[in-house]
Amino acid sequence: MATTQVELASPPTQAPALETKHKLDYADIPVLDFSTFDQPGGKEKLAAQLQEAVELNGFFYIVNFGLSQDDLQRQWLLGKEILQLPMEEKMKFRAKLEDGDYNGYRPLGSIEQFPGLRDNWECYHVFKFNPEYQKEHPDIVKDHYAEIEKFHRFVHQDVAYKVLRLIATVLELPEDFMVNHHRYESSCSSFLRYMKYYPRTPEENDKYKHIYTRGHTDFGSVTFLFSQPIAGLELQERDGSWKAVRHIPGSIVVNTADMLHFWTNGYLASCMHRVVSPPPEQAHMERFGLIYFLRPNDDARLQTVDSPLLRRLGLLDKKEREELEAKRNVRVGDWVPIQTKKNWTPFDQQPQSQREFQSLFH
Ligand SMILES: O=C(O)CCC(=O)C(=O)O
Ligand SMILES: [Fe+2]
Repeated sequence: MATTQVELASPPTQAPALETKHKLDYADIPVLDFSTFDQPGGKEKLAAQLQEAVELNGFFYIVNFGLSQDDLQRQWLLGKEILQLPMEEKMKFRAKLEDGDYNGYRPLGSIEQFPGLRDNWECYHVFKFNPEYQKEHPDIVKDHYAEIEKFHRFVHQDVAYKVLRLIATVLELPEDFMVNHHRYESSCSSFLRYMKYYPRTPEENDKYKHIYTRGHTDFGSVTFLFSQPIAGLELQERDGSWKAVRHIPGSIVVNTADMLHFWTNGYLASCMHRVVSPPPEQAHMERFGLIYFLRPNDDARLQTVDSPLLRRLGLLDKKEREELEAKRNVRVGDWVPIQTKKNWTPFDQQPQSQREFQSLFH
């Protein structure tokens, strides 16, 4: 059995790394307090905040979403333990990346970031706990399977469903419209990612232009990134400038992604974002990530939804809609592997701009 250096059954004692004191140029991102969700008028207020967020950059924070610091810390520690397994052990569980399948281990250096230069991150992905996604896992995952399932389901069925209900409210659609396209029990490639970036030397950082992950859009519907103290995440404002995303302890940084962009004909923004090397006092540190990527049911299609709001905004314009429908009459289940496989192509064939990321034919 894999050795567990941190006994996850006991309360975590490890102090989290401190937020950077470095003065970064931070983006303005609304904070949604989910403890108000079920209060009178709470949902409406949160929907208004979400609307403000999507009209800015499509990024917002959620706080008080119902998981304790201890729940979160255990997930961080688990991710650390999984990714510190020996490489040959992790490789036994490698995802079938060439088939566009992300379920399992995604090795360090899988992406050619610049010509001849590979990325500095690795991750372990856990798909949904439905029978069709079950596979072999390292002992450390198996030993904590019930706990991971609880976390996974909570993020999807509690946190994400709430966000989807707010999105439906903004679009003036029936409250469960979006939830029905993202049912946990249906087939879809939503997954939990435990991630680790390895620090680079100052010389390497210069060579890589300080890029840990190049600018990209996420291709699911919504991304839930558990905030962590090592800086580096940046979003691109509509004027093209890059702004840092501040760490808010205990929050989730949420961004709407390509599928919602398609469904709303661009109203729900899929914002370009990237990861750069952390500021000097954090540059030598490993940077861990805990992210839930939400994706719609495989059978969903990418056409614009008939929302009263979009109609009023002229985003259901007939000519445009017909053209889009023809282009986007593709199943999500077919689209996801195509997008996943783009990651493994040589540098000069990879999408660069937002348009290229979202192109069905790139
Ligand atoms: O690590 C981060 O802060 C962001 C990662 C990211 O954007 C992604 O994995 O899609
Ligand atoms: Fe991303």
